[in-house]
Amino acid sequence: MPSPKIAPSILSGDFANLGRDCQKMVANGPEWLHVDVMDGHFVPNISFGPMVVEAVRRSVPREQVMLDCHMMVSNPKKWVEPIAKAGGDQYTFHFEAADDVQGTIDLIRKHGMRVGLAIKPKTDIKEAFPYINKVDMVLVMTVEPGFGGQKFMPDMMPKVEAIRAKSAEIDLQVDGGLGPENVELAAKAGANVIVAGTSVYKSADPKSTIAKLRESVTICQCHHH
Ligand SMILES: O=C(CO)[C@H](O)[C@H](O)COP(=O)(O)O
Ligand SMILES: [Fe+2]
Repeated sequence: MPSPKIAPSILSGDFANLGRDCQKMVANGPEWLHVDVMDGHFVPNISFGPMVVEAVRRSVPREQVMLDCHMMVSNPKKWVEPIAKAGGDQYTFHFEAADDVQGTIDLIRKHGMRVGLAIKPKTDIKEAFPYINKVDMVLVMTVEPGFGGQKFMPDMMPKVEAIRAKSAEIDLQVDGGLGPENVELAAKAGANVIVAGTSVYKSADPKSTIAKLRESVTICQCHHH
């Protein structure tokens, strides 16, 4: 099983003080920072683009934390080079947005980033099967992408199980509405990478919430064996 990774989503952070906010979050010990890029076209919202990702990178160096870029964009190939130059470590694109999935994977690799493949709630998980051995991570969305603070969809868990059944090694991420109250459902289904926006950022003690999320994944992984 791949190691547990907790990825706070900076979408829930303080955009007016993003650098300091990211440094503060990194001090809480997450493995990754989750960076939600939205283009106002693939999803009905605009967050920020490569210039802001570059600013975030300057605030938290690569040695401190990995930038996990969730690209909710219509033309995923177009932003590979800008995000690589901005300092992204992983580039997760949406299956629904890609007309050339393999070509997009190859382009991301060529730019030295890890590859993630994201699947929206209404997309059949079977679409991801041919690429499981070609990507580093599959992201099973547990909300409709576009906004933080939505309700976790437990009916996505069979999709997580289906991916985990095909690979014990792959990083398997869930994103949307996750917190201490439902992380076990996701971890039992086989998820090891937990994105958490609202639950971590609105917590009175983000550090302990991150630790709690990680602990739940670790315990569920032990029960599997
Ligand atoms: O991709 C996303 C939305 O499209 C966000 O990463 C996600 O919603 C995280 O926020 P929260 O934990 O508040 O749901
Ligand atoms: Fe996300």
